[in-house]
Amino acid sequence: MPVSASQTANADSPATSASQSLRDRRIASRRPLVPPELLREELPIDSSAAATVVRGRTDAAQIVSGVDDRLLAVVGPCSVHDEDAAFEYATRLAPLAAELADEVCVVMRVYFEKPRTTLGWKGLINDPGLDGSYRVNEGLRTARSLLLDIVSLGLPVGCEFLDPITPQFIDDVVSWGSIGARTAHSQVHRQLSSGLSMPIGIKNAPDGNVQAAVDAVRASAASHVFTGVGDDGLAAIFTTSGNPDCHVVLRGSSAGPNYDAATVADTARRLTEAGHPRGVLIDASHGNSGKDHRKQPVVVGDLAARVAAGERAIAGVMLESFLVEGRQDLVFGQRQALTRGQSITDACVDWASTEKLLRQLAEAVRARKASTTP
Ligand SMILES: O=C[C@H](O)[C@H](O)COP(=O)(O)O
Ligand SMILES: C=C(OP(=O)(O)O)C(=O)O
Repeated sequence: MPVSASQTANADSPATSASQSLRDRRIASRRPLVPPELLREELPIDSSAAATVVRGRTDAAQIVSGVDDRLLAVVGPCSVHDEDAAFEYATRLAPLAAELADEVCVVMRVYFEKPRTTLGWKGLINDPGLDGSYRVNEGLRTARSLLLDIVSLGLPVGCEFLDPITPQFIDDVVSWGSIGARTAHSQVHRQLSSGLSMPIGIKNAPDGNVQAAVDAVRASAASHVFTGVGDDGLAAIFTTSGNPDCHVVLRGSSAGPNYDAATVADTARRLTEAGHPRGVLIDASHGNSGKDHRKQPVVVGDLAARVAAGERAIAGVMLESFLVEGRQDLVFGQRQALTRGQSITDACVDWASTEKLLRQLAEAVRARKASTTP
């Protein structure tokens, strides 16, 4: 009897069993992922929170393009590992952000995904239990819920996007995004930025290569076609229209800082020549402080003096800041031993310093405005 094409593809066919024995040789397990649409339905964004998201996006885009002469400040913990402590931080930051709003647009850094140099805890979405239990659906739910709570305070939030599927679960709540140093060269992340709905800050590469970030801004501004996961959780082919609001974040490198006036001006020139917004953000942490949180105030002090003196290409600052200064090591499975409000990834300045540094930046903007007001 003749055999139809569908019959030849059945599970018992020699071709299928050959394929099965060749595939998934290194997949240890597979679990279902909640569809993005379902999570958004379970944890919806209301109209007042949506207005905060839009305000943050518009402000960030206008500051980076120079239409708005304030500074953008992306401020918060290196990573969120305890949502209650992160929310307490947000309750302190929100009134300060409102008070300084004429000079500084404050966006809270709420990072759930950590790119690791080698190995380590990869963030709250990947492992919300901090114990290697990898309850990813719970991580996504906790992340979305925290973002909604923070935005409901009237405070816009910023996240790093690392996994290309994760944005589907949270991007409607995010006003500013980042592509990190380790992924600035990555085509996958440039494609992702081209379709994201908010301004994206792209870091210079870990070795200090700024052109990698400038190239990423250029690639992200273009349209791309690529595969991803849709609202229903099914794979799909996406065509993006390109993101005109991407910009460079200078974060220093293993060779030292790169927030000096010459590097900022050179980066702004490269961006302008390529037809992109010229505003540059400076990350006061990472390579610019040698990961020593006590040096972040030195970076901010230098930037504030330059802003006050009229330097225009500095569009904003990133601070790694939490309730308690410094950092601590996480021992997997022993979260109860952690000091509340202290980072388990990179070291942060504490709340008192954060408040001082934001006021210093606001003062610098007031001086810059005064010197340019006719
Ligand atoms: O911002 C956080 C860290 O610098 C980044 O995730 C790399 O961390 P690691 O070098 O400790 O892995
Ligand atoms: C990982 C980060 O920074 P970078 O990509 O600059 O190392 C970060 O800002 O959390």
